[in-house]
Amino acid sequence: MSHAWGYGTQDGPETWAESFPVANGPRQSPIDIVPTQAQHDPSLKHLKLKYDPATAKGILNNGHSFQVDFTDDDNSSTLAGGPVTGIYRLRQFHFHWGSSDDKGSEHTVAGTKFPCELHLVHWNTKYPNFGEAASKPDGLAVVGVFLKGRQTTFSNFDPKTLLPAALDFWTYEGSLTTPPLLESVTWIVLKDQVSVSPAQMAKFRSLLFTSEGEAPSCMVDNFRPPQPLKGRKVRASFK
Ligand SMILES: Cc1ccc(O)c(S)c1
Ligand SMILES: [Zn+2]
Repeated sequence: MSHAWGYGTQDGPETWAESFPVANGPRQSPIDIVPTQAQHDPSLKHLKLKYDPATAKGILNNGHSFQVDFTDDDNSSTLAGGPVTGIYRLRQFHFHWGSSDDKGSEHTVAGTKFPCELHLVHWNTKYPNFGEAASKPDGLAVVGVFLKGRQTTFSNFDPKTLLPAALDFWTYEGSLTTPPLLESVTWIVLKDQVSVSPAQMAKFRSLLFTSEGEAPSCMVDNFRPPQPLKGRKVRASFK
């Protein structure tokens, strides 16, 4: 059974259930976040993010997005607090974006789409490694950040430079948004957006899905549409 998947008409999100039946599971991501239906949970702790730029290992185009990988053999770059228990280590960050600024994010907010969404992927250190954690219901925590159009600069690969000043968030139990769509993610979607410049969006859209020697296909619209909530509650860390 081919596990080749993509975002085209022949291999896109509507076909993923053929190879990955969990695509129709009870805790799939992304979702449409409806702020008026998200309940403030005062028991949610502040998000504690500690990132050491020295753990940035490299950047690669993986054929579905581009991602920056981090060394994760110690607790130099971690997430704690918020909705999670224990310490989660930063593994990688990547983005999902559209072919134009009217779409691109995976999560939406009361139907509003953003041009781009950053995912900072962390794994639970109660498990020995990322691969083990990715198959456990509390194995991963992904911080989602919406990017909106405006002039800005990226400094070095310190992920904190990609975050908004306020870390107010919505949280819910979900999944990877790409195959294998594992239902192992505690989602932490920040309410405030960060800016991205048109030049940066153009750079994203100049990346290719295809390898050298293949007919070039621009890497755009690499987002999965919102999935059914199926009774899940979305909690807010703010009033
Ligand atoms: C681990 C992982 C890989 C790809 C993704 O889009 C997400 S959201 C998480
Ligand atoms: Zn993602």
